[in-house]
Amino acid sequence: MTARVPPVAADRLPALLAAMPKAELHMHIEGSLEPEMAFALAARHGIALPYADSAALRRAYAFGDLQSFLDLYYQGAAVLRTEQDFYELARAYLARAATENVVHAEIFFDPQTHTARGVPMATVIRGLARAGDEARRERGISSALILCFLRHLSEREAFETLEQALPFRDAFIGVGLDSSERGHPPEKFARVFARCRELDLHIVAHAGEEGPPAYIWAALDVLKAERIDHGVQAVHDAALMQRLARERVPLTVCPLSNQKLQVFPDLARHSLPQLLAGGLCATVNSDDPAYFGGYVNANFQALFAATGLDAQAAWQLAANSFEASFVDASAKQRWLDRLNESFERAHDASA
Ligand SMILES: Nc1ncnc2[nH]cnc12
Ligand SMILES: [Zn+2]
Repeated sequence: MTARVPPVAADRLPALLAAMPKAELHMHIEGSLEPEMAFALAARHGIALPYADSAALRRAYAFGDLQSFLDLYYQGAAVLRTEQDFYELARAYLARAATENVVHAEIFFDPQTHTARGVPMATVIRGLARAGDEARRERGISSALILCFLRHLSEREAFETLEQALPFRDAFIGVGLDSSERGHPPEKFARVFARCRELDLHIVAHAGEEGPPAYIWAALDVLKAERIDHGVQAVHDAALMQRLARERVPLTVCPLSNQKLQVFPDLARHSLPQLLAGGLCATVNSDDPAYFGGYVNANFQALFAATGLDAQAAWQLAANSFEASFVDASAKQRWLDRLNESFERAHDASA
């Protein structure tokens, strides 16, 4: 869907990016663990962190690639132990998202990171789900959970994780695939995703973050992914770009993540403008906001400042986020109406 948006003065664009309603479809709840909360939870559980304080931990967030980030991310997640911890983590994210005019969030969680440490699946899911229910009631933000399998582990372990999660089938809407991409192609998980489809779970997968376009093809053809997480390497394959555009397969793009993990030499060279120009359903998301220097609005602001994208692109990205979400058509239309109202207001303020 496209629409001509009313003209908005360039100096109004940052305020518009912040104020416009949007959906966030690619964020890992463990990646919203701020250093201050990591220290608070470590103190709660008598865990010693190998950093003097939260500022020292934050200084360690300098990454050369995806793996160097994942090593710290899994280490950080070790402070999450109780249902209350997971609840507080998700509550903090949803409170922040609501202030950034996120109307709907589809939230990844990595249960294997926790079950491997002896934390029961029930503890993880109940804590996260409680925060989602509360935020819907108290802040009017809707959310849903997507369970991710860690691709550096085996398919057998993914099956075991699925089994453990099935008693909570109503608490999550889909499954995804994340962690170390190179050397772990989607084909490795063909059978477990086939089983997930039989269970009517939505299917998404990280592909083409660092890995080649072939991983995006395999995510579509083998896993039957409905959305591709990242997908920024698609620009290297013209046939793939045409398919993604024709089929309106959404890409959940994370600009600050790509910058921090050195997927692009700098944001000005990010492929998102090319994806939009190619007619793809690209969206903007934060991935792991505590690690990558910003929540969703910071991603919009940095991307637009670096690339010169305009108000028309802002509208398209927000509309795409609604189109790409796993909600019913009436909610999408309601949010689209609100989006159009926010553009009318920005236009009036420009005059
Ligand atoms: N950007 C990312 N890529 C793959 N796995 C992740 N897990 C958390 N963030 C991730
Ligand atoms: Zn991700």
